[in-house]
Amino acid sequence: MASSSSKSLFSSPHFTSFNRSSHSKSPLLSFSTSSVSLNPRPLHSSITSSSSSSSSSSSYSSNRCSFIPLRSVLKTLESSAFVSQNSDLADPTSPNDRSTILVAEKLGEAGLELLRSFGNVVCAYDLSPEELCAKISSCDALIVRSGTKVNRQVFEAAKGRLKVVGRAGVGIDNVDLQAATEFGCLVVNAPTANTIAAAEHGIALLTAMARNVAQADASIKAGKWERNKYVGVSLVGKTLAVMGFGKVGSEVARRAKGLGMQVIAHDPYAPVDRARAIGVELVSFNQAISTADFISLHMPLTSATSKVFNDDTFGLMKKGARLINVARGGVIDEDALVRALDTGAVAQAALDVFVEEPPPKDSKLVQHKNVTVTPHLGASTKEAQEGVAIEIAEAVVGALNGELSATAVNAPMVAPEVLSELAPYVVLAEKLGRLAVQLVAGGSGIKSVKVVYKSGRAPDDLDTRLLRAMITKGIIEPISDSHINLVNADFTAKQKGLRISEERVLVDAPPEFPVESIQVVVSEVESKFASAVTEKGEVAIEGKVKYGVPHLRRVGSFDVDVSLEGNLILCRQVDQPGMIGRVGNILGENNVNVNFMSVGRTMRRKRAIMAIGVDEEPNKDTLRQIGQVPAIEEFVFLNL
Ligand SMILES: NC(=O)C1=CN([C@@H]2O[C@H](COP(=O)(O)OP(=O)(O)OC[C@H]3O[C@@H](n4cnc5c(N)ncnc54)[C@H](O)[C@@H]3O)[C@@H](O)[C@H]2O)C=CC1
Ligand SMILES: O=C(O)C(=O)COP(=O)(O)O
Repeated sequence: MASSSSKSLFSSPHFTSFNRSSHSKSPLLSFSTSSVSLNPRPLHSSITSSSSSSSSSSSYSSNRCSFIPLRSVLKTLESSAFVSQNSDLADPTSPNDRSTILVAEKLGEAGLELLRSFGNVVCAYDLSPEELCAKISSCDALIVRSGTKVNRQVFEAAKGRLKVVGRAGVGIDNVDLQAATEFGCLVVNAPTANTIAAAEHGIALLTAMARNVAQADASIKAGKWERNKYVGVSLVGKTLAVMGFGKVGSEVARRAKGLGMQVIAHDPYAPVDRARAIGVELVSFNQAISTADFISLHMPLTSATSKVFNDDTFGLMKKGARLINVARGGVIDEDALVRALDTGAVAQAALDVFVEEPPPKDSKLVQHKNVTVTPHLGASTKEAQEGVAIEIAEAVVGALNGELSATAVNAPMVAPEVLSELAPYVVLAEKLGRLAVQLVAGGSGIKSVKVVYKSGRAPDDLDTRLLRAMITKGIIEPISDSHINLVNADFTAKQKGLRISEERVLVDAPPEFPVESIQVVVSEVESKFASAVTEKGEVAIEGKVKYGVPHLRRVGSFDVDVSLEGNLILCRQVDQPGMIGRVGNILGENNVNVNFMSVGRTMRRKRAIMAIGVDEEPNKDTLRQIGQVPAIEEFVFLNL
């Protein structure tokens, strides 16, 4: 929870709490104490006065529910570009001026009903790209699943009328978020309602694969009776490795334990206590794949997970391991999987998702005799589709009403004047988040982050919500496929079990600048770079904006002064002459351009930290050479 010096919002009369109720017909965000909608019109008239507080600190606990200062909500709403851009939205109570919602893929009836109670609903499935573009200019909202490409042409064709795109599911890779943001269109998704369906499908594929159900079914329908050919393997006592221990992965683990399997999991960012509660041991990637009989994939597709299952990793697996993929096709190198199946390195695979969907008809992978396939059916149960339909309908209706959406996935909605003042601090906040997550050793997982804002402004005059959102973005985005913004940051942090507390400290600094410095402190973790750990055992970094440019000022107990641009190498070394030259030479010889260097030391000729900004990412060999310089005690490369 919050630091001892922080005052909890639960107890503070200065703040009002709000909860998100995802399956009720109430607004997506409502004040729990006063049931006030966040719709800007009723908000002003309904709020009861709140007493002021002189507290100089506040805290936010994303593990319990979302809390933001009431004043910030008002400010945000008043200044929200989204709200002001949409102030001409159709009034749902006026029958002649109802919003038009195009539903382009099959959606559960309960969701359709909710939409019909609000606006005109047009269901048009299997539209060609041209047909979609032709229809979209008369629509205020569009709802799709994974089968419709909502690309730039769609936003262009909408001619500014389209205000929200709803993705009835988790993955938003079929929506061009950049274009949506550029055209001022909010994108919302439904991240929770299909979790169980996807987990159940993973188990269905696991059991069907182990007993050759699909192959035996095809055989008997072809008039054969091949009892000896389809002898399966048992699950009880076998080890299942769950790769990605998030919403779906943990539900798969729970179910596999019920089948008598030993379950291990790999997820660099999953909280150990969540795994422990289910009786699952979190292990390294190599340990997971080399010890498991069955490997089930549940991680998002990110640059870190793209083709993470390839010739090398198949080579590390226990011979004859079996693979299940209900996540995304792109986490597997499909050609490498065909090779592994041919050699028997992988005995069988069961796949719901493919790099290209639908896969080519002559796909060797799909046609392989040891592969069981389904056409992206993970979310396709009646129950999940009803749940997803309600979740997305509520989100779309809420967005059309101008409410803040907890499942928004694109641009923050802040007035240009607020944004321009905060702009450099926003960049600093995100970079500090990115640095913090990279300094934490993978396995330990980040659960608790404290952010300390030092400012010359009275704490109540500092709206830190955007900064907190950007720190959250910096921490979460490098390790997931979540897209974080002002609206969804707290929601996503809560989903990921990340607790963020904030403390505002009044310092003697010019009040014309909103923030003097920002410190990010991560507790209860191990660091990849021991020097980033303070005497209190916390990973701590501090930055400030200098001449409009974000700078790193402190790492652990060391003062540094480097601009946060490009990439960063941090080295701890014995403080002796020639170090800058030696490391600089290695980088130069390997064609890595150094854009700055700064050395901070604790005591002369004892120990120092060298921060080196580099334009390019050094290759492994260059990093190895730096590591071999005798006076360098430890170093880390950080991607900004
Ligand atoms: N086949 C289908 O119809 C469906 C597929 N999905 C897919 O399943 C996947 C998981 O979905 P959720 O559980 O809802 O998401 P989630 O965000 O709750 O869980 C993903 C987990 O993967 C972990 N992770 C991130 N990088 C990792 C890495 N390099 N190695 C191991 N773990 C890593 C994250 O820490 C997180 O715990 C997503 O790719 C989603 O698109 C989800 C629903 C239906
Ligand atoms: O929710 C997801 O990420 C899914 O993969 C489900 O996709 P679908 O809605 O069934 O097209």
